[in-house]
Amino acid sequence: MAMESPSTLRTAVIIVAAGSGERLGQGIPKAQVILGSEPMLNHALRGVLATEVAEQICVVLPRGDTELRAQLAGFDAGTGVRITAVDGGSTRADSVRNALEVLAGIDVVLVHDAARALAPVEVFHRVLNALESGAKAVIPVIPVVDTIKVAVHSEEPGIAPEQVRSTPAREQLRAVQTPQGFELATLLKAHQASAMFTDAQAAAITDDAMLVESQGIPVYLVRGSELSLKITTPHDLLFAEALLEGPAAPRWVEG
Ligand SMILES: Nc1ccn([C@@H]2O[C@H](COP(=O)(O)OP(=O)(O)OP(=O)(O)O)[C@@H](O)[C@H]2O)c(=O)n1
Ligand SMILES: C[C@](O)(CO)[C@H](O)COP(=O)(O)O
Repeated sequence: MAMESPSTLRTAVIIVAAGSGERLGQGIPKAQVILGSEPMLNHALRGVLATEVAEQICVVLPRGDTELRAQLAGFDAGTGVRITAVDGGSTRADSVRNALEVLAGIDVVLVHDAARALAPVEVFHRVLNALESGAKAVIPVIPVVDTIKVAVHSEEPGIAPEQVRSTPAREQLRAVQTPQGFELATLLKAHQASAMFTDAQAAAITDDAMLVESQGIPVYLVRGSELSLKITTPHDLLFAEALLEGPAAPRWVEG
């Protein structure tokens, strides 16, 4: 297949797959959960390989996991892509850091959630194109369709546990997805700086872009996709199963 996003940038993709999947409630690491007929991680890996942009893929797995590690063997056959695995950390940011430590000889890195197993190839290309245009940090987003409220503890818990503090202007809000793309040096520096964070500051970090933002570096937004849902709850899994079987199935899924 011809590459749709020719890039001169040497690119690595980190797939973070070390989460425990508490909210999915299957009692096994989320990346092992079966979607369609195979583990979620396999879909995420196929998606990344279909982009044809990565020369290295580093998969972050639950510490001590042997099942997923065994699955990785054979994925790189004939692709020319080097696939490695590292152990995850206790937070998503720790997991990303573990992968950053083993990357070498590349210009840019795309950090992708295994939980966004159905992210379309085009989204990866949009992120990489913006990096190619000179951005040091790029994230895919979609507009927010719901009205969002900031909630605080209720003054009358007998009525309801929470009440509204404020309503942010919706036109300015975006829902953030992965892959998030960065110049490698920029992301490394941002993660190194976060070593100085307090526990509370570290706990508030939910994506890599936040670390880069805290360095005062512009983070650019490109269009994401409604198909890139983060499979988090049992309902999300049902939606993802339906997507796999329908006309919007990712192009690497054989119909
Ligand atoms: N210590 C962690 C925590 C999360 N992740 C990864 O980060 C992505 C987003 O996390 P999330 O969807 O919240 O996954 P879980 O942490 O598994 O979910 P839960 O909070 O329900 O346990 C997932 O691909 C997950 O595997 C990771 O690699 N290491
Ligand atoms: C990175 C992310 O997917 C962007 O929306 C999200 O922040 C991950 O959050 P989680 O708390 O690890 O689910």
